[in-house]
Amino acid sequence: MYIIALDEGTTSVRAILYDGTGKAIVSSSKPIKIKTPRPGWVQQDAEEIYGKAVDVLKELINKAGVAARDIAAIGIANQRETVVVWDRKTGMPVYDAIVWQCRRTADICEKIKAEGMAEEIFNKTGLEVDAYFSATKIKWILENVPGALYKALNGQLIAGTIDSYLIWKLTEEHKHVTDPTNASRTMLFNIKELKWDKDLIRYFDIPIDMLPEVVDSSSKVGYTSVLGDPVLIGGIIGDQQASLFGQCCFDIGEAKNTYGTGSFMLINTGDYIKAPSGLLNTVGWTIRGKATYAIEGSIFISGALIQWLRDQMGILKTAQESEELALQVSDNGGIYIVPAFTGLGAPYWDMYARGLIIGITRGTTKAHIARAALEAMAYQVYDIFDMVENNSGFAIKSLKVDGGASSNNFLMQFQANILGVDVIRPEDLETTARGAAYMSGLTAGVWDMEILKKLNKEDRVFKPDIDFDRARAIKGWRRAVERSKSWAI
Ligand SMILES: Nc1ncnc2c1ncn2[C@@H]1O[C@H](COP(=O)(O)OP(=O)(O)O)[C@@H](O)[C@H]1O
Ligand SMILES: O=P(O)(O)OC[C@H](O)CO
Repeated sequence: MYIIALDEGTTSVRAILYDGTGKAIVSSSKPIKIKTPRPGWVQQDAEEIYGKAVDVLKELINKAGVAARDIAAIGIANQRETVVVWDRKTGMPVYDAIVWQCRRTADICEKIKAEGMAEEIFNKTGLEVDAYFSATKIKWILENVPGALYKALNGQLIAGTIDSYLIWKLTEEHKHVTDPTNASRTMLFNIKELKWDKDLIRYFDIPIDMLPEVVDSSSKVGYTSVLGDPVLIGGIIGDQQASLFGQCCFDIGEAKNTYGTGSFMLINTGDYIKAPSGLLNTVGWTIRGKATYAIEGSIFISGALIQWLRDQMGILKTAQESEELALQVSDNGGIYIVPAFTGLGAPYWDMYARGLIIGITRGTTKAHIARAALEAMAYQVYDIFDMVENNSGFAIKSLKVDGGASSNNFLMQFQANILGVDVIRPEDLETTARGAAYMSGLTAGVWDMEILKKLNKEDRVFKPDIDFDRARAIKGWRRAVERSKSWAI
């Protein structure tokens, strides 16, 4: 029997087929277009996302030469916070999916803070008030798309994160569900009670029956017939929690960081909900009604900085070249880059910070810039690590890494030097998909938690260099961050 992971990320949708030993056998992927109609606005065509999700699923089983009846279950991992509002009868979205990166609701967030709601929201949902999360995006659609509010009040519209929308479309009976990892990113979900919070839903003026039913991350969600015979959808999990699970961070204090477009560090906190100020509490996963919680530090721009140097600045030909360039110089030459392109996320939460490159002299070369960019990706992770170490009571003994940019050896070594702990890279960097596969494999009875721990293989451990002057490096970074803050006010 096989397991399929469907990983719907911000830039692409991928499907991966795993055998019973956890080996990834075949994969298929398609890019998803990103629209930026105004500065700070980010949206996607939800129907394109669904269409391409079905395409990659079909392509996957054709490539592998397997049939739907050979698949024990499909697990879904998805970009989180991104919302769709669609017609309960026809499935037609009333507007594009508003993507997690979109800043259009920054003013709504300011109003929420001015109304003194931030503390109640943090206590109930574990989240900082920021345009990143779903609630203000749903509110924006209802208030700005002609006729949407009227239809929503009449029960014609429903809403959900990408997992909900995909499952509604994939299942014949149009199941309207989500799981607590996705719900915990909406700003409408009480993470202690594991229920939608009626007071917050009322506060945001969202009709409660628009929201999906919340089921366990590992559960028999429904069946899809898009591949022919019905296949069980056995797992739903937000992509960053999926990578925590896929890295088998099952014990308290185990942590992972994903270096993709953005960067997301999650630390397993077991039953505890106690993020230090500036970090988020989030649901890691739920299995048989029991939640495992996590502290999360969300960084908006990570590998996207390398993309920017390549595509917009022309400093790099490829992302990989950043490593060669960084190694051509013995240090950053005093250059620091703060990639606050869309403000700063954790632990600063400054919607008005903007990017900077500082310390430039006549001697600055593109090698220094490339090196400073990679270092910035690591410093941002350090900020979260430091907050957890000093303010949460949890100790992080090592960091598991994944995501496209974790293939960069310079970055990984610098990360180990800055954190002062081992950085562990697995052989398979697609841990998000792996987490979704593991979740649905548990539901289908293919694996149990003990077996899962044996399926992962390490590629390389990066050990901290004891001669590295951490204090000096971090001091420069901190000064640079201070200068980037509140720039766009
Ligand atoms: N060798 C590399 N060094 C640095 N950054 C890299 C490298 N390879 C890829 N990246 C960056 O990683 C990101 C792609 O990672 P991926 O995990 O596929 O992202 P996502 O899932 O967020 O789309 C891109 O932003 C790219 O610039
Ligand atoms: O699409 P990714 O993999 O960059 O992940 C996006 C996150 O889920 C946003 O919170």
